[in-house]
Amino acid sequence: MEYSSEEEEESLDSAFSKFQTNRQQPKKLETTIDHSKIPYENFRKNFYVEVPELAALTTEQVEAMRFDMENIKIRGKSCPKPIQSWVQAGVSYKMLNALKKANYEKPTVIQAQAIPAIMSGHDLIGIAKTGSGKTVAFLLPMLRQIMDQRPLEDTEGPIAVIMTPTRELALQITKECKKFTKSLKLHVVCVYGGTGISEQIAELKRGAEIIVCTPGRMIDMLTVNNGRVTNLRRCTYLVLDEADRMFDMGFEPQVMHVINSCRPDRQTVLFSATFPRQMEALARRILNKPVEVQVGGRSVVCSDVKQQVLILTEEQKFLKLLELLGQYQEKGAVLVFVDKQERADYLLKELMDKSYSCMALHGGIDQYDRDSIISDFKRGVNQLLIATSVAARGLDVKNLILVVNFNCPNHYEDYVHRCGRTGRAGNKGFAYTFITQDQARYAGEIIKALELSLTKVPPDLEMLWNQFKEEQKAQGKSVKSNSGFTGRGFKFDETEYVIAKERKQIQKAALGLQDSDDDEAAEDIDEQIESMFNSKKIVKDVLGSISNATTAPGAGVNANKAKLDVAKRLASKINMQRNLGAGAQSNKQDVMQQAATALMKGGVFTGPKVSAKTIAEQMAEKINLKLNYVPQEKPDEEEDESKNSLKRYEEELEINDFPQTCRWKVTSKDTLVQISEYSEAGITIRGQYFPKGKQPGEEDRKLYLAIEAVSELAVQKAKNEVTRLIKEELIRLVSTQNSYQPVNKSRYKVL
Ligand SMILES: Nc1ncnc2c1ncn2[C@@H]1O[C@H](COP(=O)(O)OP(=O)(O)OP(=O)(O)O)[C@@H](O)[C@H]1O
Repeated sequence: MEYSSEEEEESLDSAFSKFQTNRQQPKKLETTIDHSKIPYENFRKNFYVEVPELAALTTEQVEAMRFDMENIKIRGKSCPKPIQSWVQAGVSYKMLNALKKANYEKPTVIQAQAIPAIMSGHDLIGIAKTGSGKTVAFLLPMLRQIMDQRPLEDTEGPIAVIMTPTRELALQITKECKKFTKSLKLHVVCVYGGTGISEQIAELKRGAEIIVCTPGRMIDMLTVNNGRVTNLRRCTYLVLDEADRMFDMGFEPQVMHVINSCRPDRQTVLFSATFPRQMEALARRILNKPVEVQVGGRSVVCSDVKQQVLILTEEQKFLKLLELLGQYQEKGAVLVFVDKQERADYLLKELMDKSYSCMALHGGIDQYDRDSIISDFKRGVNQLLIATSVAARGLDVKNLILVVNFNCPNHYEDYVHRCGRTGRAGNKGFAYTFITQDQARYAGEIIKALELSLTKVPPDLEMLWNQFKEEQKAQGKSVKSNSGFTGRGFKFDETEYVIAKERKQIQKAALGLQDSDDDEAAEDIDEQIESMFNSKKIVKDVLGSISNATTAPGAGVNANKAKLDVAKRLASKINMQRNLGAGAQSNKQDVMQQAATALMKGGVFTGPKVSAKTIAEQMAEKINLKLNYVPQEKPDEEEDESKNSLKRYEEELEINDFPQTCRWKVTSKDTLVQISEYSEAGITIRGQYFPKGKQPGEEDRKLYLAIEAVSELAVQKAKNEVTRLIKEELIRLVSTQNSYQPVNKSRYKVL
């Protein structure tokens, strides 16, 4: 990922010391554009006209249809019904021809639901498994919108911007886009780092309706030559592809800069195969009342990928790889993932020694070579590729039959995306993951991935994970359920780790902790913020009693929510098994409620007395087992208690001692309204500000935020958002006084 201008590349060391010594001469990345002063032209977002055959469908029929279509889930208001054919999308004759030429007979599931939703003007969050055709889902509505607008004039920038985390993905999307733009006489330019900037500038100057870009180079393009190369004043359609990856590792400032350069009433769509819930709040700040379309599980390995996990010693791994190559190489392309650049080069040599023709791909390879390696791999010139996770996202190779995780991925999402390089567009694929005894800490994430994709967990893997948990427990350390590590920050490879670490140093500086010897204490910015909050938790029984909160925030609520989701899925499945028609809504509701109640109470669902009963029981048991869900002892008592009490959860967060802009940020009216809407918690500003050195009297309190809600989860959601905003502001404070993304040219290069 290239987040820095070629011209501005500098070493982290020098950037960091510049920050420490040069705070008085800030180098500003201009982030605020006063959109109210720009006379934007009106534009149209809503093009969708529902065809009569769809209009005639009842709500029940649509529900059944969505269920049939890999159980599409919708959040948000007035989402149109899924379409069944391209014609129903109302695309032009030229587009139909292009779709036919690409052999896209009918819309895939995500396309069927996302296209009408976007075409009716909604902002959208689209979550669907790897290889499910998300690219076309955002391209088609984009082209419709562009074609509706007047042509570009000389100095005008693009009408649509597609932002992606990696250069490879940007190139791939550009290629997909060109399948359609040719006949429409539109121009698309791919703007990405690592290659000469001048050709891209020249292309942009010739005019392009569409820019596909990585964030860093896009910022360069917006700032170079005092903004004369391009601008986003005409941009009405913005796509964030693999959005979660872009927001990770603190790259939000770059992405946000591009986003904030677009007009506020643009249409924004955001797609990924994985979208952790923690990112939701951030997404909702960028999108305007989005509809969320989720196909299948939220972040799961595609069911067309057969997953295998093998516990091996380091020595056994290479032999196993050779065995797998013997088995699969003849059937198609093979992608082997490793953790480090050196390991990729080493394995390349070893395999070549064994007469395998193969290539290596990683961040240390020159961009020009990387492009040709990928192109050869896609065209089948080379059928075996050894890569770091640079190739984990988006890479679409038609006949890729096997993925081998030679080194176990260290992050859940990385595992899902790596496996997703195979089993694409309805084809079957295989993914093998090698894990060593020393990597037991990663087993939890892999188990979670297997479970969520309903794949049997090998007993030895389960054992490895249990042993690890026991060991940690014996050492007094806690291990999060199914997770051996924090989940903060993906790692493409070692170099990214170094960058993430150095970034942390900058974050420490933001908190004024750079001189601290106590590295442990300063390790985690979130912990620092948490300690500054000096948080107080209160649980009020609205009927009277007040007690201090003792439970972990959100724990019970999360568990119940998960159970409810399982119950919902279970109930829908049962209904389908029973083949209920449109008139059976009440009956369906019944099953839903029974399943939900049974699961929430901890019992086994004993559903309708038809054959579905057995199916339901078996599924509920299976899911309980997979969720490791132990039925509770006294469900009835608990229910009684909940009837008699109404709890209110409160948490107070002291914000007095954060820098002024942080305080402003989390106390602004707009922010508070947004957090409240998103979290469903009430937030009030209390106390008063005391400057450094002044202490409040006995009756006074330092400035704090009081969060109140009827659930712990709501309080926690609001608190997370406050923390995130403060953190973002602290980092911004430093980065606006620095180069925004220092990269050390001589030591390493990030993708
Ligand atoms: N309607 C369609 N019919 C048949 N094939 C399609 C259709 N739409 C897209 N494809 C093909 O499906 C493959 C996967 O599409 P795409 O790369 O858009 O998936 P994706 O969901 O973005 O995957 P990832 O999450 O891994 O990036 C591509 O080869 C694409 O050409």
